[in-house]
Amino acid sequence: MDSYYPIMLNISGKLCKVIGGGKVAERKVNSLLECGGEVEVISPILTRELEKYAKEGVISVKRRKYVYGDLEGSFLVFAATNDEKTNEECLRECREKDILLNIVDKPDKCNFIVPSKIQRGDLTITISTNGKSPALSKKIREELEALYSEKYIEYVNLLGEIRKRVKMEITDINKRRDIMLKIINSGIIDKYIGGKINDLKKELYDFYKKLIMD
Ligand SMILES: C[C@@]1(CC(=O)O)c2cc3[nH]c(cc4nc(cc5[nH]c(cc(n2)[C@H]1CCC(=O)O)[C@@](C)(CC(=O)O)[C@@H]5CCC(=O)O)C(CC(=O)O)=C4CCC(=O)O)c(CCC(=O)O)c3CC(=O)O
Ligand SMILES: NC(=O)C1=CN([C@@H]2O[C@H](COP(=O)(O)OP(=O)(O)OC[C@H]3O[C@@H](n4cnc5c(N)ncnc54)[C@H](O)[C@@H]3O)[C@@H](O)[C@H]2O)C=CC1
Repeated sequence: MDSYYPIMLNISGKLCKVIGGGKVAERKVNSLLECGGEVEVISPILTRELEKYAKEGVISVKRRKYVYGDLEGSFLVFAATNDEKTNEECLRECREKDILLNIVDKPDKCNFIVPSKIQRGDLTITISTNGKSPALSKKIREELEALYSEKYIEYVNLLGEIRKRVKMEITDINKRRDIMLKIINSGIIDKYIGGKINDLKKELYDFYKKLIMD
């Protein structure tokens, strides 16, 4: 099979349906809520956490088995039941209606799969093995989580600010690229993480000012 094409999807306010209410469905629901999806779960039984979401009105629920037609109007769907036949029926409906579908037990039939994810503010790091080993994706996520700490939230915000300024102040695109690379390779973030400097913003801006004076 060809490799999956990785993209970042905007699901904010979009109707996302999850068929099944078990542990795997719960994980997928959480990932949808984190990104602002409007979630509906269709399942006779729900996990405790999904029950809580339903009670709080965080998700809507149809407390019954899937029937053809349930997926109408969905932006994307997770078929996350433990019943192969139901998951196959979801596949048929999604194919007919051109809806994005992930089937949790049939990677080769999905038109998208979910990677492991690290979120640090605007920094997103995702890992996938094309479905070969989700456990490896998880292990690599845990390793990278230690490397890219919460401090990257502030760092990426500051880089965004500085980049805006560079775009305004420097007209030559090659010079702009050179400046951004020098900032990123300056070692400032490592010093900040190592506790050798306290004011990340000041260090980055001072470094930038020095660069444009040279
Ligand atoms: C294809 C894919 C479809 C999809 O779900 O999108 C898929 C499929 C399957 N996973 C299975 C099992 C496990 N999945 C996990 C965990 C995760 N699975 C996730 C994604 C994906 N899983 C997609 C490919 C991702 C990639 O490309 O690497 C993660 C990354 C994201 C998420 O789910 O949100 C999340 C980790 C999140 C994190 O913590 O970072 C664990 C580990 C654990 O539970 O501790 C196990 C048990 C150990 C193992 O089997 O590896 C089985 C059953 C196999 C069987 O029957 O034995 C199938 C079905 C099959 O393969 O047939
Ligand atoms: N993609 C992934 O990351 C993983 C996938 N899996 C696969 O995912 C499947 C589900 O795993 P779990 O969540 O642990 O199962 P589970 O047994 O905890 O939950 C199954 C859920 O499906 C619901 N369900 C069953 N028939 C239904 C129907 N006709 N309509 C609507 N809902 C229905 C049940 O009410 C229950 O809530 C497993 O069969 C396994 O093959 C397992 C681990 C990880």
